[in-house]
Amino acid sequence: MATPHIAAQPGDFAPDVLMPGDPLRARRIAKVLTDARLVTEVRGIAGFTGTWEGRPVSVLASGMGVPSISIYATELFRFYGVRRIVRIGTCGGIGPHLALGDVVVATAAHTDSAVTATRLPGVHYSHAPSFALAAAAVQAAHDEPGTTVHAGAVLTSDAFYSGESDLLTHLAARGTLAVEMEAAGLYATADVEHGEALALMTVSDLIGRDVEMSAAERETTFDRALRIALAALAAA
Ligand SMILES: O=P(O)(O)O[C@H]1O[C@H](CO)[C@@H](O)[C@H]1O
Ligand SMILES: O=c1cc[nH]c(=O)[nH]1
Repeated sequence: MATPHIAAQPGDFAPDVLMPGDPLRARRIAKVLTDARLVTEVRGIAGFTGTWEGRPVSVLASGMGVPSISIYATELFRFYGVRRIVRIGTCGGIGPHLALGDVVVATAAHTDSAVTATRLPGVHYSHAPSFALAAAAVQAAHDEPGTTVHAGAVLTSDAFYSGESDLLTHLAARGTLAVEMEAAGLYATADVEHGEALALMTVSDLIGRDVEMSAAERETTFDRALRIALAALAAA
């Protein structure tokens, strides 16, 4: 069995999938899992299945942007029996109280992406995660020493380089925490496919404040986000 973007056999994926944006991070996660085996490698997007503390878990990268994560999430939910996907990514902080390395649990995702709007004309769709996964992730983040966690809305943008715009200022004034590029697509796909999803991001830069993480800081904080995601999947 194969789909256009995944070449795995039925049963190759666990019901729970971790989804970083970056394929290299997927390989890094696979090294943390026990007995991880390669199950797909189409377009260099390697997927692995192993166990963590005795529970089966898979990992597959999403690539960047709503169209890309929508493709992988749809194929996993629809054809491979996947039930829950947790995105582990990075985001740019826009809320004034956010700091580098903080963890953002996206309890809502505004978006400028046309993907949902074109499917449901006239509706301003609410992109929301699984409540159980979001609550479990907030708890797991509280249990991680030295971690500041924020639960709230993010902007899922189609544009990484958004140019001159007051949009982020207006969103921050309305409590939006951060900007990234996939959460709304994942949440909309989970709704269509009757799955569960969560986007959990680490703040890697502070937009407008010209501050960003070093490579070493990214790795340390990424490991922490991975522990939080795995603990949330085990608890929810
Ligand atoms: O760190 P990841 O998961 O790739 O996420 C963020 O980084 C990419 C942009 O550099 C976008 O995909 C954005 O959502
Ligand atoms: O989409 C993203 C991700 C991380 N940082 C940003 O500024 N934007």
